[in-house]
Amino acid sequence: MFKDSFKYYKSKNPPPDLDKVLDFDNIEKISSRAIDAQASSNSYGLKSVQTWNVYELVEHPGNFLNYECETIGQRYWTVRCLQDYSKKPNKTNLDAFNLVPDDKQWWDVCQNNNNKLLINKLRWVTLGYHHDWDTKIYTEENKGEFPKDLGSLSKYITQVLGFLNFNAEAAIVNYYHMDSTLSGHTDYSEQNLEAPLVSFSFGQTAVFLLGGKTKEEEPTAMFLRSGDIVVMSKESRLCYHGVPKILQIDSRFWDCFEQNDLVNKEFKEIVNICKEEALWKPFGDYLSHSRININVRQVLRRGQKRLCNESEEKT
Ligand SMILES: O=C(O)CCC(=O)C(=O)O
Ligand SMILES: [Fe+2]
Repeated sequence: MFKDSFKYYKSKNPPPDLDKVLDFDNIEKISSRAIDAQASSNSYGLKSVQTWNVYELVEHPGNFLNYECETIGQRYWTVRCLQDYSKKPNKTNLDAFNLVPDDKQWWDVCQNNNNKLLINKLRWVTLGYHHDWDTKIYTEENKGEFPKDLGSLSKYITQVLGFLNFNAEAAIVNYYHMDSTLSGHTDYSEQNLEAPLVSFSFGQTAVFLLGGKTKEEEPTAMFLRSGDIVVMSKESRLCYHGVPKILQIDSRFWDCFEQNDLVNKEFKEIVNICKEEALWKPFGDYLSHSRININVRQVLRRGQKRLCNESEEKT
C-alpha cells in the first residue's frame, strides 16, 4: 500500500532503513536506455548528452522512468526559482496570507529583513497556466508567461529522450524544508496526458516514492538528488507518487559551478551571481536547509489553442 510506505519513510521514530531505497549509483536493478547522443548542443547548464546517465525502471512493471543526473547549472536554476520565479504576478501559496507588501517581492523582503520565518513559508509557485490545488483544475484566468529558459530546457531534454513536440505550458515549483512532505497523488489535470512530466531537483535529497495506478500497489522508493531529472511518461505518467522525506546532504552538488558558455547569454546577471561566492551565499544558505523541485507540464493537446471545459470538449 502506498500509504504504508509513505508512513514508513516519513517516520522520525523509528527512522526508516534507507538501505532499501533505490540508489541510481547502483545500476544493477535498472537498465540503461538508449538516447539520441547526436542531439545538438544545449544551453542552461546541462552536461553534454554523451555523458548523461538515463535509466528506466524494469523492476516496476509498466512504469517508465528516465533518470539523468549532473546538471552543472544547478546554481542558475536555484537563483531563478528563488529570486525570479517567485515574483508577482506569479501565483504562490503566500498570496493568501498578505505577508509580502504589494509593492515588494518575497525574496527581496527575506533578504532585507533576514526574515527566517517568511523564507520558510514559500511552498509553491505556479508558472504558465495556474494549477488550482483545491479544484485540481488549470485556469486560463491566472495564466502567466511561461519562462523561456525553462521551456527550452524541458523541450531539449524531452526531445533527446524521444518525445517530440513537447510544449512546456505550466510548472509548479515546490519548495521543501527538512520537515516538508508531499503526499501521494497523481497528476491528471492536464488535458494532454500523453505528454511527459519533467521534474528537476535541487538542494537537499528527497526520498521519492513511485507507485502504480492505484494506491494499493507497493511503491518503489528512490533517492532524488540535486541535479537529478525525472521524466514521467507513458505508463508512469498517471502513477501515484509522493515525497515522504527530505534528507540532509552536503553542498558538493551545487558547489561545483563551472563557467559554462552555453548558459543563456540573456541571463548574464544570474551567471554572475552563480560565480561570485558572496552573491551566491544567500542562495546556498537556502539550499542548505531546503529542496527545490520544478515540475514542468504540457497542458494542451497538440493543435489546441486554449483550455476548454468538459462541455466544450464534447461538441
Ligand atoms: O517534489 C517532487 O519530486 C515531486 C513533486 C510533484 O509530484 C508535483 O509537483 O506534482
Ligand atoms: Fe506530482
